[in-house]
Amino acid sequence: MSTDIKLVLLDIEGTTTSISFVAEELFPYIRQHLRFYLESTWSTSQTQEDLAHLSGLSIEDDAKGDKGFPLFNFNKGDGLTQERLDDAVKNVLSQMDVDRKSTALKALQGHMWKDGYASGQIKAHIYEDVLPSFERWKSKAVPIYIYSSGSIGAQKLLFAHTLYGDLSPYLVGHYDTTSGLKTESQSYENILKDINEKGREIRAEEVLFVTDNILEAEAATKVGMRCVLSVRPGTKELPASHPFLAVSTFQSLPI
Ligand SMILES: CSCCC(=O)C(=O)COP(=O)(O)O
Ligand SMILES: [Mg+2]
Repeated sequence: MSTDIKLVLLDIEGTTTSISFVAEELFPYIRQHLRFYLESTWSTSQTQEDLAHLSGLSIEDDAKGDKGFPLFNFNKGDGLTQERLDDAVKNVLSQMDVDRKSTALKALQGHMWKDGYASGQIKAHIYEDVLPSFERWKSKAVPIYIYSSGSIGAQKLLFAHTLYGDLSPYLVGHYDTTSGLKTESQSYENILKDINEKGREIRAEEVLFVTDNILEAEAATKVGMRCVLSVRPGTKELPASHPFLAVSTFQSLPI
């Protein structure tokens, strides 16, 4: 890699953190607590906001013939009824059944995980090769950013409550699907623009993006970022031939 790498952008699931932690701890936590959470927080502004975004999304997506999931009609201020609660639960679980990365779903999940982390019930998995790399990049003054489909709130909770303690101090910034879907090149342009607007002059070629998803790597490569694929237990099998360096540990990364 010719130009020096001056910034590292990291995916979470399948990269810093195991797929099994997300699939076997984070998502089951949502399924287990969803009904009670919605019922007990229904009238709060946060849940009203979440429900409005979720319902708006389903109508829009169904109109586009996207992967259908039960429509539910909700307007802010709608009181709790059994039918509305059932519809909301069905909508959320149907989205999770197909691992939709909708911003509305991820926002609700992030709000719910807060209690799980605060109570100590959830401790986030981080691969053992990640913290030494964080230390290495810190010593080289290479800033670390996160780009995950998980909401920024969920990302911050995860890194603040890991098996290695609070790793938040290593992270300079966070991006999620409010910057765009991770498989769209425009999202990486948006992220680069935001980083530069916040005073850090960075060109795409100076960014190393590490992800387990080859479609994300292809999207980031299109805007000039340098991408390495993360191969961890449970990550999708890669095509027989592809242009990327693939690593099973951060120690094999080019910085
Ligand atoms: C931030 S923890 C929740 C992870 C999540 O919901 C998700 O979809 C992770 O996707 P990623 O883009 O990090 O592979
Ligand atoms: Mg991932």
